[in-house]
Amino acid sequence: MNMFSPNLTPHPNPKKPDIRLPEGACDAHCHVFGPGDVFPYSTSATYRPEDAPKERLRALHDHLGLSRAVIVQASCHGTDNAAMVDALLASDGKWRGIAMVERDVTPEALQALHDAGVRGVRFNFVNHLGEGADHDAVLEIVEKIKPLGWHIVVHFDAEKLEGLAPFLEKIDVTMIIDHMGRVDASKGTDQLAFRLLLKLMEDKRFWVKVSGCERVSRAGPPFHDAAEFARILVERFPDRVLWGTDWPHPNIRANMPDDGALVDLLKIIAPTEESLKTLLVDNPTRLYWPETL
Ligand SMILES: O=C(O)/C=C(\C=C(/O)C(=O)O)C(=O)O
Repeated sequence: MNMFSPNLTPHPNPKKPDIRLPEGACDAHCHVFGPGDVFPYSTSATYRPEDAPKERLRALHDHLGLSRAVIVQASCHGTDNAAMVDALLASDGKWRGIAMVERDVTPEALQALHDAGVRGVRFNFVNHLGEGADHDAVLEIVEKIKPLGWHIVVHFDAEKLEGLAPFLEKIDVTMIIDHMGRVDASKGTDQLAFRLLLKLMEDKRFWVKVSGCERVSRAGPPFHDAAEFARILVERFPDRVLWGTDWPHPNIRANMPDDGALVDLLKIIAPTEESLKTLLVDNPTRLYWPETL
């Protein structure tokens, strides 16, 4: 990946969603990037995004009707979580975080991240983001985060799932799969990767994010081909799904989504008031704000 290949700019003027989201609705997968002069990007990153600071994310959420969020560390900042932590500290507890950490991360550093609002660690196994996480390192980090009650988030290319599943099944913490396992919508819901995902989801350690319709779709906007995969996952596993905008949509090379239109897809993905509240409010609360239950 040419790190200077132009990423598309996030949609400058997203529509107001057609639907009013339930109180406490959470964007469970989004990012803050930079500003780069305050929070430098990783020199080993495979891409260099434009700045997407916490203030812009806050304004987007106000526009969409989202009041909580999970800020996911992205590889462009590597394991320097400072921009994400800065956003959490400015959120009055309304934002939680998922960090990326080194194998030798100390208990003290993890505790400091926890105190800031971090509740898990992310591992990338996506070709265009560089070398996949070392399995031994993952297992070492899992042992370190257990005392904090954290979970892990795994982000992988669909074709990797068959080889990755046996490794993941050895891990005894909650695991959240990003972007529906990045399946290719054009291969249909009977494709191997989606069947493997459904099978993995039978194990209650696994959750899945029904985010990334713009990444899963091959038909393009309004991404209804991808929304069908999300609808199936919500229908089958209503208590172990999360949704997010994935703003500012790094590495989207075409069809940058209108985030308001992504919210509108929830009419397909979670068509009842109950399923929408479970997806956007109850499930995020159980994972990220259990102290409020
Ligand atoms: O933001 C996402 O979830 C997707 C991408 C980027 C990352 O996950 C990252 O930089 O860590 C991608 O598909 O390039």
